[in-house]
Amino acid sequence: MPIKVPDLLPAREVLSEENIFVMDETVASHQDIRPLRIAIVNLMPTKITTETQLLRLIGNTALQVDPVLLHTKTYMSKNTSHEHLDQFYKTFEDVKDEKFDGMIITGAPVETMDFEDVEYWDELQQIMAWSKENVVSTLHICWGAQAGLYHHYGIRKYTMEEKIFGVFPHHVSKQKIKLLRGFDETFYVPQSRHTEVRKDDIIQVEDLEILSESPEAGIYIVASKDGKQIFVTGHSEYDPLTLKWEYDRDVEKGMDIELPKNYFPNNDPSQYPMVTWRAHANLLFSNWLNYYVYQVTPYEWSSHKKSSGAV
Ligand SMILES: CC(=O)SCCNC(=O)CCNC(=O)[C@H](O)C(C)(C)COP(=O)(O)OP(=O)(O)OC[C@H]1O[C@@H](n2cnc3c(N)ncnc32)[C@H](O)[C@@H]1OP(=O)(O)O
Ligand SMILES: N[C@@H](CCO)C(=O)O
Repeated sequence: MPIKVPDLLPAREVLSEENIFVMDETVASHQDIRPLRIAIVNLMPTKITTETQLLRLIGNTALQVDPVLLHTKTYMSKNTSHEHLDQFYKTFEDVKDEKFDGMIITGAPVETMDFEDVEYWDELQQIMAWSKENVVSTLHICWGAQAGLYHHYGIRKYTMEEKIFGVFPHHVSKQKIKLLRGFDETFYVPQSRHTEVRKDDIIQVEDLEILSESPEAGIYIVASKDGKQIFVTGHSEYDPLTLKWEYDRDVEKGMDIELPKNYFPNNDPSQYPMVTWRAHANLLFSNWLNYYVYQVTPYEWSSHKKSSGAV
């Protein structure tokens, strides 16, 4: 949350220079509070695991959040029960006349397919086009990020020779960005994918900024300059045991899979994994919710957008 300081206090300028969010009294006195409506487009087969992971992170802020879970209408998940979907999920069709403060589009295990071969691709494209007018900021995760970069900017994904699998050191590539406020210079993120987006393609697009990268895992966070679209290639939301679960699954299938890097103490899969990414996962989601959603969303959708007051 921002600190509210008198407009003329000297600390205001110093903290603002440090990228600390300082709100002046004038803006603070006009700020209203209401629950944030966040749509979660859950494309994962393991929907219950993913919704729990995401809710854990968006629940860890001072803001009240009203999540709306969405699944696709044009593709019915085989691994999540119909009862669960009927009870807790809606489809885009149900909500397309509504406005949302934020939206999260998850990953999906379809990264080795062409986008156009994914059964719900047309529906997802409709959702992404609609989000530009009806959502304040959308956070795209893993395949969701590749899909968003492709749909909005024509950026393609490339298959890698080896799966990027493990927990990798990442760094902040651009200073004084609200999304990365409070981040350490080096921080850790789980990555688990067979494909990548490339820096050479992203830097061609004037509207995009690369916010974070990893020497080993490549591009991590890209954002549109207006903050309406955030693309995150890693899985900061993963639980301590998610990579172990993926590893065990693939070993059981007889696949030739390497141990996840920087994960098991002494690379010993019988030991409990080292969790080195949780703090930054929480910070990423709370920064997004605060600076890209709450501070910029209108109190009433019919009114003009209020200024963030962020400095
Ligand atoms: C790159 C990223 O975004 S990483 C995020 C993805 N990671 C994960 O999903 C990890 C968890 N998932 C898994 O481990 C596996 O998908 C499992 C174990 C749940 C199921 O695997 P399999 O038994 O091989 O299932 P199968 O090959 O039939 O389909 C797997 C999923 O791929 C997706 N999929 C496959 N083909 C298509 C298609 N043509 N169109 C759309 N989705 C498809 C679906 O999501 C499907 O699961 P769902 O029907 O429950 O939604
Ligand atoms: N994280 C995924 C990658 C596949 O898209 C998995 O290992 O299931």
